[in-house]
Amino acid sequence: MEAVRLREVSKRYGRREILTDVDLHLDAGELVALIGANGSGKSTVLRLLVGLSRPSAGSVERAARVVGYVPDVFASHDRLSAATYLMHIGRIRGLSADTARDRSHELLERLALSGGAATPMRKLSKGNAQKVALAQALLEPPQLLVLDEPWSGLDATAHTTLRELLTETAEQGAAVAFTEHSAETVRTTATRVCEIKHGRLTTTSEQLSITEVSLIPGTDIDWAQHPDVLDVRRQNGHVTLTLPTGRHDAALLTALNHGWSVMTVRRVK
Ligand SMILES: Nc1ncnc2c1ncn2[C@@H]1O[C@H](COP(=O)(O)OP(=O)(O)OP(=O)(O)O)[C@@H](O)[C@H]1O
Repeated sequence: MEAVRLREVSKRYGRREILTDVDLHLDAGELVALIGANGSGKSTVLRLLVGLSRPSAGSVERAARVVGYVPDVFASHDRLSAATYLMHIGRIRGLSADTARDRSHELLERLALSGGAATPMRKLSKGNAQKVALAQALLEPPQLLVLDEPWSGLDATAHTTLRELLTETAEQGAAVAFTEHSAETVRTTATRVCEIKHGRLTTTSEQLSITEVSLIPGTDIDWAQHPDVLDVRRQNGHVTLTLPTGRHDAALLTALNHGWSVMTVRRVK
């Protein structure tokens, strides 16, 4: 399913054209990295995707109903605590008070917000404020998730957690787009990389994300007949399956139902 499409979009600020004839579509399940030099127009593309900015020419077609957005600067001058702020955002998004509370709690726990969910947000460090910014975008599972340099300010543990959260969100059917300057983070997270240069956007790489699952066999399964399995290797009594990321759950379930044990699940490219 296509979540959003920019069609021949140009963007001008005054007489300066920042983007020229940009075509970009984001499909459910994709993790698209937007790369480019400072000032090349990455944030501008993200704002166009979520509808915070309008094109000077061309059109934006957005099918996604629930949109999560993490801006490059999250102004947290608030006296509200993270917990209260997220509760309000959840209620505005139409969640019940219980769901908003549970979901905020779960996300802040997972991102390991330190300083306390009850601390006024203006007292949070940059990294902790960024965790609140991420939590608000994920409160209601989005169909389109757009993040502007979301790793900035995060410590190593939260860095990994964020990558997992984005991958899970895409696996649950969202289209995810983000900007990021670290080539390593882009390489390990994105399924497609688009570069903006001189106002034009090009796809520089498209990579199928692959998961390898190592198993100890139980009763017989003909993995070659399994619709999602791309490759089967047998070594030292173990079986390693190669599957598209996001499609390994069904294979794991089949394995467990046949008395197999899971040794490792590893995302590779
Ligand atoms: N509201 C605005 N009014 C005028 N110029 C703007 C506005 N917003 C952005 N620009 C200009 O548009 C260009 C692209 O900005 P944008 O923030 O999209 O770049 P970026 O690629 O995200 O940069 P960075 O990597 O530094 O975050 C810049 O030259 C910027 O100064």
